[in-house]
Amino acid sequence: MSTFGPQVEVAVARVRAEVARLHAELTRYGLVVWTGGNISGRVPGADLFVIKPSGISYDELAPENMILCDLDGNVIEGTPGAALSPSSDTATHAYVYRNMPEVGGVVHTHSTYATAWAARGEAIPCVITAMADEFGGSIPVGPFAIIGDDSIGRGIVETLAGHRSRAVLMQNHGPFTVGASPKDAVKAAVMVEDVARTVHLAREAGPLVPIPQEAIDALHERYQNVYGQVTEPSRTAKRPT
Ligand SMILES: O=C(CO)[C@@H](O)[C@@H](O)COP(=O)(O)O
Repeated sequence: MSTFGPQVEVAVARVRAEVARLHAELTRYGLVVWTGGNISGRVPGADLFVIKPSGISYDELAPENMILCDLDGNVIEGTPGAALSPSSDTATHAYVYRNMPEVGGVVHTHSTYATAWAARGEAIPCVITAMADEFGGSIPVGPFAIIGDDSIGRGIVETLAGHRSRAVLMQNHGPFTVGASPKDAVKAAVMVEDVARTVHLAREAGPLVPIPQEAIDALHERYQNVYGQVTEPSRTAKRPT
């Protein structure tokens, strides 16, 4: 039996449903093969997050087999899904939530083009307006780190500190994205793959043309503060830059 109050229980149920549902977006946008990616979501109002179980087919993911963890990555025993092993990236997601309080969602994939940049250890330069809009500049590379402990999380947090980008390419591994909500982090995962592909193809065909810094700043400011609807969570919960 769980020991949370009714408000937290409602919030946990919402996040379970959202995180389970959002995994379908990873397959919809072709960001994963087999089970090579994961999404988590912070539970508002509690030191908890929800993450998927390890190695389970996306078709089988459901609110009741999502796994509830504390911010140290410990599974909350006695809750639905607790009998399953959590995602192998649980320690990474937990580290991000502990150290980036503004983050409400984390996504990891091995999407092809973004991972190809990661395999070269090369940042994606900001040469298209969509990158300026969404990421406010280049997409940085984080250090090579082995899965299983805090190393990847530390690399993500240190690389994103003082950076506008909500995506980091962990060297030799793949992209991790953060957002104000799980959906916001999924959007960044979709966008990072799109821009990784476009910039790769552009460079194959000829030299890249940089965008002046003032234009990048103006594009980012507009997209983050004017584009879309005012109710977007990414508008109301900004990352400090
Ligand atoms: O990157 C890796 C393994 O290298 C993992 O993120 C990926 O295989 C997904 O693992 P999980 O099914 O979430 O445990």
